[in-house]
Amino acid sequence: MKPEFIRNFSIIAHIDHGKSTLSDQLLLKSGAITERDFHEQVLDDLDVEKDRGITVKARAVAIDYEYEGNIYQLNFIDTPGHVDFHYEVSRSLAACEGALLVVDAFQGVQAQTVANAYAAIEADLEIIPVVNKIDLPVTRIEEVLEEVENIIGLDSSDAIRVSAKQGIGIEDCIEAIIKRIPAPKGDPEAPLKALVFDSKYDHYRGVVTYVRIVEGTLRSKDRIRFMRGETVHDVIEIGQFRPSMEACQSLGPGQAGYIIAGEKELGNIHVGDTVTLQGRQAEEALPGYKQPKQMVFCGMYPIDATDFEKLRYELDRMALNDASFSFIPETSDALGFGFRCGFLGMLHMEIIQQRLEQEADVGLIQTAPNVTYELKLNSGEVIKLDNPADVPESGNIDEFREPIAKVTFILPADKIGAVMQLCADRRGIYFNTEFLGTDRAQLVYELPLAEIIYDMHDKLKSITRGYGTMDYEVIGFRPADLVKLDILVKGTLVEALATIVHRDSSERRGRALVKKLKEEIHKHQFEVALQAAIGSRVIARETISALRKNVTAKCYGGDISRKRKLLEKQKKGKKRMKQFGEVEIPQKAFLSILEAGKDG
Ligand SMILES: Nc1nc2c(ncn2[C@@H]2O[C@H](COP(=O)(O)OP(=O)(O)OP(=O)(O)O)[C@@H](O)[C@H]2O)c(=O)[nH]1
Repeated sequence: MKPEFIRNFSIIAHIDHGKSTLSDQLLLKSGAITERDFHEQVLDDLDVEKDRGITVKARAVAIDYEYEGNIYQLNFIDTPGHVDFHYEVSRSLAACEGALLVVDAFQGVQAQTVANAYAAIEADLEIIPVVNKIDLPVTRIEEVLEEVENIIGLDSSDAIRVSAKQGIGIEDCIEAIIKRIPAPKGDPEAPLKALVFDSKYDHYRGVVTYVRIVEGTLRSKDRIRFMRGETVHDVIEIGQFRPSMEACQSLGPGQAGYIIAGEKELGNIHVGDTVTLQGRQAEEALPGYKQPKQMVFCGMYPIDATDFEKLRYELDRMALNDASFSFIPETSDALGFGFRCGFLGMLHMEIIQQRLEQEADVGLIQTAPNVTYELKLNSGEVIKLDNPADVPESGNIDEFREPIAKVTFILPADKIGAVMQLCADRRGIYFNTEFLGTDRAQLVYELPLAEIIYDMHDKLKSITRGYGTMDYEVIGFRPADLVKLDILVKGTLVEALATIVHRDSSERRGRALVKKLKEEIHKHQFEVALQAAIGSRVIARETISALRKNVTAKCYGGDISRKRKLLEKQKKGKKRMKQFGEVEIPQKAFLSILEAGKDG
């Protein structure tokens, strides 16, 4: 296909403003899907996406559309809206020439609208503002257009007005894509350069690599070379997503599609790698992508130790499909052999965990998440710290540094005071306030990442009755008076329950944590002391009193089936537990740190 008839674009928006619905409408209008498929949100096909109604992975779909007597191929990439997935967004943008910026006709410009629009401006894309949900009973279309001009600085005079739900304005939208977004450049005769922007594992066909052709032409019988991976393969099939996989004979500059080349090894394909022809190699690889930085870490351990290898296989599979997730093996006294896993943020972590449980059938114990820290030791060496259990003796630490985020809130003006108080309580440093029209404002703060990742979003939503939104970006590390808070269960240190806290809130957090643990750990046949300590100093204590627990005692007489049922029930209850010395610690106890953090 000639590049002049190809358009590559992305759809970007704040969460829930209607990207996925609009994408599905585009598929429907081009005849790629039926009315019935439309109602089932075709593009959000991961189980977690359907469960949560949000987009996690970016998609790349090709549709054909006839316009003024020519067939155009529109390749579009549906992107996730949540802050944790910025990485996916910027990757998608790098494969496009334009973007539809979707804004809800009532909610208007929100924190992620701004963040995503800036990412598109940075990538030098042609941006088409689209006001969606014009069918709503109450809309603020004119104000929303002003917001697009004033906050983002885009000309909104030729913004498109649509209702993705009711199919209004979709043709205008497609016309704008064809007329306003530039065609891709690239020479079809040049040596092949194709950018790997995603990959996934298919049980039957091995690794499926998603590429965008930048230069040259890829044909279905070619012998290809991955420039960074330095592997060579014979192509088995190439094709496009329409939206399901459909084979084709060739892909030229600007086109996005997939390659199946018999690669079975999970770790051999790298997102950001360049594919070229073995017989006619490109001189230089494409620049690729910046490595994403994992900011949140937690331990994942199989409940059944024999599942360790199975868990490693499943984590490998996740990492292949998601370059922003990483893991390394670790061991813990309490939990045995497991993995330390790194994520972009809390939602990212929850989603990986949910996918593991749904797709992998491995029972997991997960430790409470923590952010990554930097330590300057007395020796002058600076180390990264992903696990609170690894904090060295306090005498060896010269400086303890934590990650700091620049946080942008967009909220109703009358809630500024309450949100400022929330930030002050969390060691925030005020930056500035800007009023947007008469009743909304943008507030910027610098906050320690550890203070925002757990529940800042929930708190903001409750203070602003759902109208406030936030976005953040990690800007660096800063020294802080941090200490390691240890937990002792029946006199023994449980490293997997250790956490890093600010000294000023350590006593309050310690008290809240042992109280929470007392609720989560059931009674044993002996007394269990729970202590929180900083170094050798115990700062809080709770005791779980002893109980002689005999669940069958009530079943006098010969009702053997009831007795068996009770024992079965008790056994089930044990499933998500780990034996630590004589004490059983349930999964929920490991997450108490989160709950205690929220209260504190
Ligand atoms: N009334 C109305 N509702 C709409 C319209 N477009 C989307 N919605 C609804 O808005 C909600 C969010 O739509 P999605 O398409 O899932 O939003 P999204 O931006 O893809 O959200 P994420 O994938 O989570 O980032 C859904 O309940 C849609 O039915 C519209 O034009 N009018």
